[in-house]
Amino acid sequence: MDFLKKLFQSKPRVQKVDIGRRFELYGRVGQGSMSKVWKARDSKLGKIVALKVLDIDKTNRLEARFKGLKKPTEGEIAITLKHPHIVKTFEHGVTTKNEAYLVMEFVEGVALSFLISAQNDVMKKHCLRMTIELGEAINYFHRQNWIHRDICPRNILLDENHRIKLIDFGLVVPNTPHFQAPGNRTGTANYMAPELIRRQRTDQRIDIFSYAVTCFEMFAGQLPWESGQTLESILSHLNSPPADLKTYCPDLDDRIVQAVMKGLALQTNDRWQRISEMIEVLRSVHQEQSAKDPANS
Ligand SMILES: Nc1ncnc2c1ncn2[C@@H]1O[C@H](COP(=O)(O)OP(=O)(O)OP(=O)(O)O)[C@@H](O)[C@H]1O
Repeated sequence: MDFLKKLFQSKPRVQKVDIGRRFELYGRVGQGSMSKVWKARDSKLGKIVALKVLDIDKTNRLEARFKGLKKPTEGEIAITLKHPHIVKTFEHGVTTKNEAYLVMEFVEGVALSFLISAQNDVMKKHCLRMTIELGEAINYFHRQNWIHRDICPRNILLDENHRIKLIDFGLVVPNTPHFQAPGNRTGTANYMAPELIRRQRTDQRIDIFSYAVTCFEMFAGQLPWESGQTLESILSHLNSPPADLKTYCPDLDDRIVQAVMKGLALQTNDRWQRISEMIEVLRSVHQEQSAKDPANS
């Protein structure tokens, strides 16, 4: 009887995928810290895809932090996400070498970090629209009750039409009390909210902070605080107020400046409480500007 119970309780067997047989690998497109990503032709789906194969040891170390909490895997989360500004995941599973893999739409374009350092015409012309698209992606994500925990320009791609695609769900956790409890610092140092660096309780407002740092950088080409090498140095300058966006961008609409600066509030209660409130401000300015100058949207 017990044997039968166990048999039916066990997870269904997963068909493991032989990467070499199924995919023609064209070349590595990115060196993530947790994975390898290739541009590849998928013989099963019959198209070009991005294939992400996760490092076993690093993934196990990360998942060990959440032992007993039933945290969904990156693949399980990614496959549920359906939004025009979030990269599409077609499939996830395990390779014959026991590595977790994701098959995604291939985004032909550049990372936002590249455009920020270039500060070229595309960036200047479409900056507001891009901040709104990114905000909408995060808003969707929050409505699905997740915390991303690594919003930063490295994890945002722009496709060939300069449309935002949010990638990388490796650090995502559910927005529930267990996962909000004080714990490890994860994410990208210069974009981390003070409460995360201080190992206090965290919630979706850490993504709002990281989003505001990203928006500041998109408009100004600079971070709101001096870039730090260590979390301790970042924490020490987080005790001082951020630079004023207006000083870098004197012509930027005041409502945008105020919206971004409120997202950077060091105290969670002074920050936007929901990302939808922040993007509403950006969207109304954008609508006004597009009505005046349709070419600049
Ligand atoms: N769908 C995609 N289309 C095109 N390029 C992609 C795609 N997904 C990822 N990449 C490229 O691969 C790089 C690494 O991807 P990703 O950030 O998901 O990996 P990671 O190991 O979790 O990285 P890290 O933890 O260092 O941020 C990206 O910076 C990007 O250049």
